Parts: sequence; C-alpha cells; structure tokens
Amino acid sequence: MAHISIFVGTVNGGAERLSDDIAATIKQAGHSAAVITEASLDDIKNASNILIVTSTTGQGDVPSNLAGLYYALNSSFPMLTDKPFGVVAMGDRSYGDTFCGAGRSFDELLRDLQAKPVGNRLEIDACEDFEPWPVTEPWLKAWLEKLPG
Ligand SMILES: Cc1cc2nc3c(=O)[nH]c(=O)nc-3n(C[C@H](O)[C@H](O)[C@H](O)COP(=O)(O)O)c2cc1C
Repeated sequence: MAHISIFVGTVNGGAERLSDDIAATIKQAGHSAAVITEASLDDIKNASNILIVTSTTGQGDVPSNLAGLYYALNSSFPMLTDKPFGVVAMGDRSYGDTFCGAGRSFDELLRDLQAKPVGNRLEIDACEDFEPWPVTEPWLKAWLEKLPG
C-alpha cells in the first residue's frame, strides 16, 4: 500500500474537484491519499509519493495557493532524491505557449530536485476535454501501477 500526497493548485476549484476524484480512486485501489490545498515545504519533504494536480493562471503561472510551495522549493532547493512523483496539469490550449505552464514548471523543478518521475505528465486541455475525469482515470490507473513498491 502506498500513501500519496496530492498537492493542489487551483483558482476556480476545478483542480480541487479533480483531486477529490483522484483521492477516491486511489483509496478504492487500496492505497491512501491526502489532498493538500495549502502546502508547506515540510509536507512535500515528508511525502512518500507526490502527485501535483494544478491548473495554470495568469500567463503560465502557478495558482497562488500552490505558488508559495513552488517558490519555497525553488529558493531552498531541498533534494527530493528518488521520491516518486507525477503531474496532472490542467490548462487551456488557447493560451498558446503558456499551455499548462504551472504543471510544466513543477515537473521541471521536481526533476531538478532529483525526484523520480513516474510516467509522463498528463496535460488536460479545457478546450477539448470539457470533463477532466475521463482522461484522468486511465492515466491515474497506469500511474498507480508504475509506482515503485
Ligand atoms: C485568468 C486565467 C488565466 C489562465 N491562464 C492560463 C495559461 O496561461 N495557460 C493555460 O494552459 N491555461 C490557463 N488558464 C486556463 C485554466 O488553467 C483552466 O481553465 C483550468 O481548468 C482552471 O482550473 P481551476 O478551476 O482549478 O482554476 C487560465 C484561466 C484563467 C481564468
């Protein structure tokens, strides 16, 4: 059984609703999960498995409820060596180059901190996927299967 800490970045609540569905599915699969909406540096340092679920705001920016964690990681740069992680990025392709910018930034930062990517980042385009769950569910099931241990 794995414990997964889900770090949510949201402006209008979509990523939080998706995180709740993700947590319910993780529990149904026999694991445990916690959804964290106001994360501290210790939350991520102490996490066994990290799942970032974030929308993008501004011009490729991390939502403010998750931005504090992003900047704290970037400035204090704690090594997260071999800590398994995944990223679910919600965005809108009509924003062009900044599509899913927050999820992409987190993915890059966690790799820089030597955390261990499990599978590929999921990018959800609000223009195409009006409901995020149908694309997230198969991704999540595959991600759980790839999780070490
Ligand atoms: C003001 C604003 C700025 C946005 N900027 C971007 C962006 O730069 N890139 C992107 O991919 N999506 C962008 N989006 C789209 C959101 O990330 C997308 O609609 C997401 O599903 C919202 O999730 P939330 O309800 O959790 O905030 C923006 C949306 C708003 C309202």
